[in-house]
Amino acid sequence: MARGGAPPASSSGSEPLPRRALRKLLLVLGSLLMSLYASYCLAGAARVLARDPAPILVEQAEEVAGTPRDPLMQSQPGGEGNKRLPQAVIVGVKKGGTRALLEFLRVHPDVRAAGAEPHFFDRSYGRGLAWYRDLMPRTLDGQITMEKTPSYFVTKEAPARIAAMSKGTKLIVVVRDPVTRAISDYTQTLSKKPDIPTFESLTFKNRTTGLIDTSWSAIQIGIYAKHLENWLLYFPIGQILFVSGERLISDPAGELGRVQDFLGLKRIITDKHFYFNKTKGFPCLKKAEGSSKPHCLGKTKGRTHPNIDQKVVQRLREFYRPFNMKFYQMTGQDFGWD
Ligand SMILES: Nc1ncnc2c1ncn2[C@@H]1O[C@H](COP(=O)(O)OS(=O)(=O)O)[C@@H](OP(=O)(O)O)[C@H]1O
Repeated sequence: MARGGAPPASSSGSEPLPRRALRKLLLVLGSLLMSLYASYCLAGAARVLARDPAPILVEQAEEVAGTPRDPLMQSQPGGEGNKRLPQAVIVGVKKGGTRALLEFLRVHPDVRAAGAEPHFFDRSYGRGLAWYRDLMPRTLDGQITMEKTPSYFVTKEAPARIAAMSKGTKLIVVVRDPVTRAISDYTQTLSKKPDIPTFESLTFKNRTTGLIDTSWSAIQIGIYAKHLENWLLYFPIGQILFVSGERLISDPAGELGRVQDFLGLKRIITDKHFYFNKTKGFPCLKKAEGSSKPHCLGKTKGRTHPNIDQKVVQRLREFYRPFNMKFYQMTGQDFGWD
């Protein structure tokens, strides 16, 4: 009898035929299960690799983001449109009014934005551009993909990394009086940690001499001219739009007009889209994106600030003045903070 064929009833002497046949059957079933399990594991590994690919080297990134043949630009199965890397990013500043700007911009039919802050260029760069792109909403041709992460503005590596993704990325910075911004920043921290020292004591290295503690992030972030210098090493000034956080509140439609022009969008968002909500004390949308209901920003936007010693406020104004002047000069805009 050939190998592998059914053995004669007496070939092993003692074992009866049904038991041996059963053993063979179990062996065959066992190896079948093993190979099924192995292929399942291999497929799993492939899925993990596809979800979390190796980080893309900075040198490769520009090529990756800009080439149409690039897999990052290819369409995604299931769903309308494609996920694309953002063509415009709101890079700052923290507490400047970045959420208000993004919420207002989303009303535009040609703007689609990531909801949460991706923090890719500061915290998650190692995950690679494919990971970043996956956080983006799908867009149709002609629509702009956007995101906002205010901490990018003060992240040393962010300008080079964004330029490596695409040198053509449009950047938007919402700026606000650095003194009010610092108090707003402090108010946010206080809401999470009520036991922190007073704003006044954190402001100074030495209160008697009036020496400001520039290492405190609430103070540091407001030195806009210094941070901007870092961006200008990688982007021309014309590729950065500076939005006034104050005017975003007093005249949202006016600021949105400038933003739409900068992004090359038709001016669709106008004063008809806003109303002033007296209870909130801020402009709100008559209709939010994808809804017919009025929409104000949440409770964490527009908090009541604690009263700060006016002498400390004055000292901070003096401290920021030269930096503000430099910033006006660099941007060609007077924000009227002095
Ligand atoms: N329309 C509207 N509604 C509510 N709040 C508005 C609006 N426009 C601008 N602002 C101001 O936005 C400030 C918060 O800024 P950000 O969204 O950039 O903050 S964050 O960095 O994302 O935490 C927030 O700061 P605080 O007032 O200190 O809370 C607001 O002053």
